[in-house]
Amino acid sequence: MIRAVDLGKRYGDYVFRHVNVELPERGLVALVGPNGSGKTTLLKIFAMLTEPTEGEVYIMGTPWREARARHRGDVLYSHQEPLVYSGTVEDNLVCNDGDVVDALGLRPLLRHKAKSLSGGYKKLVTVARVLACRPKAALLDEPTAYLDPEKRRRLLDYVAQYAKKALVVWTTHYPPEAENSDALYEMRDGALRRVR
Ligand SMILES: Nc1ncnc2c1ncn2[C@@H]1O[C@H](COP(=O)(O)OP(=O)(O)OP(=O)(O)O)[C@@H](O)[C@H]1O
Repeated sequence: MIRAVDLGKRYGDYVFRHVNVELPERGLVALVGPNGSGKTTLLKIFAMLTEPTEGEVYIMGTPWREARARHRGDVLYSHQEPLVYSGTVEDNLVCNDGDVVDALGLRPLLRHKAKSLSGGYKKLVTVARVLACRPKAALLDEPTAYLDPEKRRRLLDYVAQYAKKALVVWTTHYPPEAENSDALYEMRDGALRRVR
């Protein structure tokens, strides 16, 4: 689904280099690593939002530049920070998918103003906006941050189900949460390594 070959990114200094990875069409892939190690940068490159400095990324077999036009809606990134737009929660869910709304407990909030929600609910809307569009690859940046334990569990249960039909890559600072993922990668000291 997503393949990186000798991928590197720098802003002045290199964030990472020589990243080689192949992510499957389906499955739950967790990405951990210290603050500033480059997890967000990697996800944004995969989502075609940030340009690689060197190497190549293939999205469904198509090189990054061409994929940007052809596969944009197939790979969607959900921001680390809670990010909602003006209007109601329903307005924020550009793709209307009842399953995700119910699974994440958002139905009672559909008519609420998104900007006036608490941080945790804003974060749920941020993640739901991506999942509701049913991308072939959902790249979720710290999706469980800001959430209470019950909502973390609900979200992870939903995401695990979703990952039976699509690729989900997600980042977390809580390695125990990543235990149920099919694969675990760590970004550290400018390199990506598969842990299991
Ligand atoms: N647009 C940018 N311009 C300059 N430097 C950037 C930019 N985006 C990210 N960086 C730098 O790239 C490095 C990696 O940042 P990134 O956000 O990818 O790390 P991260 O692993 O997601 O961190 P965290 O766990 O804190 O979210 C950092 O040193 C950051 O300052």
